[in-house]
This record gives sequence, structure tokens and C-alpha cells, in this order.
Amino acid sequence: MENDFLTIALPKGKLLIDSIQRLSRIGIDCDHVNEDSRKLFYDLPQSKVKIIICRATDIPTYVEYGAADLGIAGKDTLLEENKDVIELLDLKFGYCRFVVAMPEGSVPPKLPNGEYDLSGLNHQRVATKFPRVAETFFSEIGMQVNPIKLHGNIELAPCVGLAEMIVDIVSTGKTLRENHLVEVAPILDATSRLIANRVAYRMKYERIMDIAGKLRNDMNEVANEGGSST
Ligand SMILES: Nc1ncnc2c1ncn2[C@@H]1O[C@H](COP(=O)(O)OP(=O)(O)OP(=O)(O)O)[C@@H](O)[C@H]1O
Ligand SMILES: O=P(O)(O)OC[C@H]1O[C@H](OP(=O)(O)OP(=O)(O)O)[C@H](O)[C@@H]1O
Repeated sequence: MENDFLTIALPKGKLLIDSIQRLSRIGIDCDHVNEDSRKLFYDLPQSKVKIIICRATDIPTYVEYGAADLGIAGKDTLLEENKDVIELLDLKFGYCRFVVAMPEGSVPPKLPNGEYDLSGLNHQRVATKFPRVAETFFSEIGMQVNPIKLHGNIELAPCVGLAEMIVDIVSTGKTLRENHLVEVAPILDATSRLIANRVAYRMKYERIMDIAGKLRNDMNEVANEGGSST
């Protein structure tokens, strides 16, 4: 019966390989799902699962509207998209950090506690893919900024005068370094999460909790063996 099937939305891009590995390890036969193909959905009748491949930033939308029962998305995307979904599990891969960064030549002075004094940045322009995250961070410290929404290569913006600073993801720090930008404030850390549609969570509770439980056990087993969980 069609309703026995569970639809899982996976993000193309950086999180796809780990997502496939995690699902494969708990017996969902999705090893053949790959990004090089232009195929965007896969039926896995043995596992009674359909996999759909979405842009990372669209995963919460597919799950909120019920086009997917489950999805895997970065916490950064969940905060920015702010969709009505249930966050079931921290999968602990795809680690990255949100930061505020500025050109080396214009970093603000430091406070006695060693943090940068951001107060002079009030009402300045922030280039970012994450305007909600940026505005929330600054409003929590009593400041207002003018977000300029971009879709990529954020680090370019302050180098060419489009914005005074950026709010972006840092992983290795290479992109900041190569563009002469300095982190002036951490915002938060992000990892990938298993999310569920609210209705599916009630209607398909046992299957969803079975998958979430198996993913959690798999992570614990890998951690107990002392290895990386990805
Ligand atoms: N160095 C990194 N840069 C960007 N994202 C990272 C990094 N490390 C981990 N991630 C995680 O991977 C997720 C997907 O990133 P990816 O670059 O594949 O897609 P995207 O470019 O953000 O999405 P879209 O294609 O919709 O713009 C991010 O939301 C984040 O959670
Ligand atoms: O600290 P690093 O390891 O250098 O990684 C950080 C970079 O990775 C992301 O960009 P992405 O590769 O997603 O490309 P984009 O600029 O098109 O978003 C992010 O927006 C940074 O630019």
C-alpha cells in the first residue's frame, strides 16, 4: 500500500554522502543514490522508502508541506527557514559554525574581556545567505543591521564594498583567510538534523521512531567503537 512508504528528503551537496551512508547503515538500501545522476527520486520497495533529492535549503519546505515525511537538513538551514517541522535527532555530521566576519583592515577594537566591540557596527550592512540568523543575533545583543541577501560567495561582498561585514558559515576557515577576512564574533555551531513532518509524525509514528531510533543506535555504536560517526 502506498501509505506504507515513507518519503525521505535528502539534501544534494555537502550533506548527501553522509546522509546516504547513515541510511544505508540502518538497512535502507540507498547506496546507489548519487548526485552525479540527474535522477531526483528513487523508489526503494525493499525498504518501503522513497528518497527525494532536494536543494539543501529547500528540505524544510518539502517536509513542512508533507511532500516528504522525513528530511535531513543543517541546523543553519532550519534556523534560517524557520519552518514548522519536528526536529527529531542531531545526526552530528556536517559540522560548521556561523560567524560574523570583517575585512582585516576594519576589525573593531577589542573590549577588556577580549571580545570585539561590535557596537560601532550598528545599522551597518551585512552580506549573508542567512538574514534571519544575522538579524536575530544582532537584535539579541541590542543592535540593528541591514542584511543584504546573497546566494553564494558571501566573502566577496565586503572586499568590493557591498557590505561592511558578513554573516556566514565557516568550516575550515580557508575561505575567510584567502579573502583577508577575520572572525569578529561567533554566532552558533550547526550540525545536520533529522526532521519530520508534523502530520506524518502522528500518522506514521512507529516507522518514523524506528528509523530515528536506529540512527541514534548506529551513532552510539560508532561512538563506542571510538570512530567517526560519518
Ligand atoms: N563549509 C561548509 N560550507 C557550507 N555548508 C556546510 C559546510 N560545512 C557543513 N555545511 C553544511 O552543509 C549544508 C549544505 O551545504 P551546501 O553547500 O551543500 O548547500 P548550500 O550551498 O548551502 O545550499 P543551496 O545549494 O541551496 O544554496 C549547510 O547548510 C551546512 O549545514
Ligand atoms: O571555512 P571553509 O571551509 O572555507 O568553508 C566556508 C565556505 O563554505 C561555504 O560556501 P559554499 O562552499 O557552500 O559556497 P557558496 O559560497 O556558494 O555558498 C560558506 O558559505 C563559506 O564560503
